[in-house]
Amino acid sequence: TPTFWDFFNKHNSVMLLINPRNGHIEYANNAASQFYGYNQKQLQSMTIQQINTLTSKQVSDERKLAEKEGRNFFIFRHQLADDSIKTVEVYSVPLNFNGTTLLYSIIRDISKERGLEQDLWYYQTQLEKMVEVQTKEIKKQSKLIVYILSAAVFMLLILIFVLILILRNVNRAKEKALENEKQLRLAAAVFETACEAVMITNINHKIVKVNKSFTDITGYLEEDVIDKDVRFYQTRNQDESYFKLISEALQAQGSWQGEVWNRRKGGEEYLQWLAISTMKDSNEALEGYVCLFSDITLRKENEAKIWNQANFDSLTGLANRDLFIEHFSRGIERAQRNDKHVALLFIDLDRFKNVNDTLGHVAGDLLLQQAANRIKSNQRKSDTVARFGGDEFAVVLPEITDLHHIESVVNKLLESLAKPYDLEGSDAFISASIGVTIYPQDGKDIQTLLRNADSAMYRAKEKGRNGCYFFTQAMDIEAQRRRTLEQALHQALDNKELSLSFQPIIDLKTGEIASCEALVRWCNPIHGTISPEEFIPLAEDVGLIVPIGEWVLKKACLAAMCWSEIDKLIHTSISVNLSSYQFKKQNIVDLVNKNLVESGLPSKRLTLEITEGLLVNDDENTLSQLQQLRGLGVSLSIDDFGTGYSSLSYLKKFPINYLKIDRAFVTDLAENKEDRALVEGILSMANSLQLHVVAEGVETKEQVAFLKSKNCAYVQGYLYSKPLSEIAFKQFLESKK
Ligand SMILES: Nc1nc2c(ncn2[C@@H]2O[C@@H]3COP(=O)(O)O[C@H]4[C@@H](O)[C@H](n5cnc6c(=O)[nH]c(N)nc65)O[C@@H]4COP(=O)(O)O[C@H]3[C@H]2O)c(=O)[nH]1
Repeated sequence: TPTFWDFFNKHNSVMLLINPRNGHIEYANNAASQFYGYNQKQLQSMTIQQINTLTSKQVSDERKLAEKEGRNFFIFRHQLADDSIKTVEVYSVPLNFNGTTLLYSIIRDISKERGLEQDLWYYQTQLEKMVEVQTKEIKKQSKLIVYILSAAVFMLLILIFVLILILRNVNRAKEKALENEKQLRLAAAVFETACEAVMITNINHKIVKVNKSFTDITGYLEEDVIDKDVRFYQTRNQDESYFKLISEALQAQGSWQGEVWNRRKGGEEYLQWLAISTMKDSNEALEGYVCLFSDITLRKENEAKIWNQANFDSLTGLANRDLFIEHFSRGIERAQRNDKHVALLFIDLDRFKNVNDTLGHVAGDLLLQQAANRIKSNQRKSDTVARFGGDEFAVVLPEITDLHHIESVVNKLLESLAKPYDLEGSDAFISASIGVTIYPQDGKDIQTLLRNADSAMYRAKEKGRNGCYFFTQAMDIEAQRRRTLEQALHQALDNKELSLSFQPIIDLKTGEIASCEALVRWCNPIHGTISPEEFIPLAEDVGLIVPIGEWVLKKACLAAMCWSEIDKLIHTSISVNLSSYQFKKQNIVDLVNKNLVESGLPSKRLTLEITEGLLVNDDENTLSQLQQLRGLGVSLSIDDFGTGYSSLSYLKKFPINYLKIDRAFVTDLAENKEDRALVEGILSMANSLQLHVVAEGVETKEQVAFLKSKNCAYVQGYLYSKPLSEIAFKQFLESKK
């Protein structure tokens, strides 16, 4: 049987056995010897690396490639003994030879197959080269044509571009024209369909165009107004100055807007909201005016209605709580600035519920309306009267300087609200309770003042209704006293509680009684003796000064006549105080005349004492009354001179005979240098005006000495006599006989 070696040596495939550790060729067959050109011996002394021309890296790359391609052979380049290089496929398997592993490699020459491929590649390369050369040639020849063509294309492109530009501009112009046309159409549509009236005038204010709404609002057709001056239909506040104001605004800002009263064609006046703008041409020159207006009469009326509903009580027409609080807070701010007081009167009708329950709600509403009118009629314009709901009312009296004013308002209110109410046939009698707080003493803020006024009102109710309660205790005591005194004073005359005292006035030169002053006295069984300084202002407040003053004058004239009976030689004259209120409330000349006639007292024995306050207003009526009184033959004396507005001018103007220096200046004559200077000044001034001076309140001899040294004609005071009753004064006169 043939062995491996027979097979190995005789096979005509090239075979090698190679040691994989060092590449040594252990055995080479005959075919190998013929292929490589080395004999077997030579081959078996060589390594495969001497035959394989590939580097070890190339060998490793080929191994990886074969593995990747799934080949069972490698492609190497083997060098033969004649130095020619063959491309070979090497098929290798490891075989064990007596314990040594050798690579059994069969080598196949594939150079010829590769050679064909290379020839093909050569011709292909040659062909490409030829093509390249040809192409280059063609390119060379066509370059010129290309240049010419490019230039033509370029020119064409420019032409297209220019054409596009022209086309675009034409389109734009077309679009603009269309847009302008659209705008004009729109403007025309807006002009015609606008709800607002549009009126266009030229620079001379002549109307050049109006729209339909203009006709709708004004009633004037276009032909009625074209070429007319814009002012032709204006009224009321559109005088020249108003027109000037608008012109100035148009000049300065180019526009004006505001409310304007105009007249419709039918004559009816309406309020329009007018907006005027100037129209200018492209050179900024004035072309005319565009006036837009709408009729806002109804809107204004509605706004006013809404405002009224929001701020006023619909039943009584008085302010509601919100408006009241607004006014109140403004009043407080003003009082704060001017250091004044603000009074809050909280009024609640007593037993109003009874009226509602017995007479029904209609009667109740009627009563509330009447009560509201009464409260309102008792207030000044600056006061705010409000209804808080139900039968609750409130009044704010702002900027109060004299706190007594509050009492007088409260008393008037109580009196007025207590009068019977005529509720369409049935009479209702109710009263009111009033709580009073005063800013700032009873609270610094509205809420506190309201709360305190409310609790004061409840106190008034507790005290028996038809009354008031001042939150401040001291004021409350005073107010209550004034109120009870006022009630008592109403009865004083009828109850014969008034009387007259007489205080002599002494002639300093002779030391004799020159005259006397009649002083009213009030003695009430409950309140005792009340000073005229307290009750005269009260009588003035409630108007009782008129009957009291009449009574005093009558009594004084009769008394003076009576004394002349005692001693015809004395002929004592009498001074009677007159309140300024009497001059306002009655015809004082008639009254004096009547009393002189009725008593028979010669007018020269009557002196009327008036206060500076009467003269200060420089009222022509007062002057006339005083002149008439002088015409009757009575004398006039200014009481309390120096305490008020002492002015030379009224002394010269009014027909005065006497000045009475107030006792405040006489009292401190000894100690007070300034008082001395003042009294001296009054005396010298009176002297130069030929007025007689009476010094009041003389209590000491020192005072007399000073007054005498300064030529004071008359004195009055406790040093000589206190005011005396009629009987005591009679005796005083008799003692001086
Ligand atoms: N301390 C002091 N007092 C003296 C002295 N001598 C007189 N008197 C008081 O000074 C007051 C003088 O009256 P008057 O200045 O007219 O001031 C009067 C007058 O303005 C007013 N009055 C009094 N009677 C009437 C009246 O019939 N009608 C009016 N309208 N006012 C009157 O009331 C004021 C106060 O009157 P009266 O209380 O009677 O007070 C009187 C008198 O009692 C004195 O030496 N020392």
